[in-house]
Amino acid sequence: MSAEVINGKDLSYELKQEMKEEVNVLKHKGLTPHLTVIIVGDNPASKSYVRGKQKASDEVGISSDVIELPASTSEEELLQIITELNNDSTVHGILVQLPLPEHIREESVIVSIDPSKDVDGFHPVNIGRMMTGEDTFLPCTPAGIITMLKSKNIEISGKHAVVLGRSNIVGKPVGQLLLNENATVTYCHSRTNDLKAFTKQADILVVALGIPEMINDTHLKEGAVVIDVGINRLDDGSLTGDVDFDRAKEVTSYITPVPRGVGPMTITMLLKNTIKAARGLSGN
Ligand SMILES: Nc1nc(=O)c2c([nH]1)NC[C@@H]1CN(c3ccc(C(=O)N[C@@H](CCC(=O)O)C(=O)O)cc3)C=[N+]21
Repeated sequence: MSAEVINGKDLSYELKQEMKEEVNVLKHKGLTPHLTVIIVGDNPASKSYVRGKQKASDEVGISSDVIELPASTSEEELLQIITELNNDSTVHGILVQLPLPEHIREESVIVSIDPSKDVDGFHPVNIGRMMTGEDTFLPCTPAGIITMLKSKNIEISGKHAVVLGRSNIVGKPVGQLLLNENATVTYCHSRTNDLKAFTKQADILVVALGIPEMINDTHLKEGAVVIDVGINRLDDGSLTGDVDFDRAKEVTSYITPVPRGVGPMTITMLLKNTIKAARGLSGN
């Protein structure tokens, strides 16, 4: 079997064309969606992701600004800035780039964001709404994965979805969204015994482990759908996923590449959430 590649960059391009029109309609009503990104410290990878978010916002007509804070910023100072943004009706979406410096507690920052502006979908209120299947801001990477599957009309209902990884931002929520779509979901992680026994059963395998090219053809069932969430920078500067793409694609029916897979979809879902946030506030 030779796999069909699900290109997240091309799908993002299509979705952005649609969003551009939606934003235009809102602008004609006098509403320009606005995203504020906060970045603390100068992690080069974080800076490059934030540039990607700004560029994509520009492309669809969302206005954005970035608040750059020194690594020495205290938690109290950061929370004060978030409070001001919560109270600023011209700001529809607030995103605090992760990871944060060690001395700032991530959980206290996340809960300080007004859930109606939480375009990352990380606030416990929004996680709760996602679990009960209510309309809310879905976390961007998991929402991007579901959108990729749906774009190819891949059946989720009744399938065995195996999720490798249990982070709060990818593994746990993607399993929940797959469950909401009526998949049978298994979570595996670093303490799982006999990983292969599980991956071999997967109709849909989501790999979010953070280990370069850890998964290959020997882990897979013939015809499986493989979603690679890994973004690993190698010594030569190139990017690779958690899946050995060339080997895996020999047995899969669909597979996502790295780069140009899940990464661009994450940003596209952020734009979608920002438009939703702007609409929510104005009642449009
Ligand atoms: N509050 C918060 N929200 C996030 O959504 C968030 C975050 N913090 N911290 C870091 C991670 C990582 N992330 C990526 C987004 C896009 C690509 C992306 O577009 N990648 C391109 C390649 C980009 C390149 O060449 O470096 C691709 O895969 O094709 C990757 C990673 C969002 N994150």
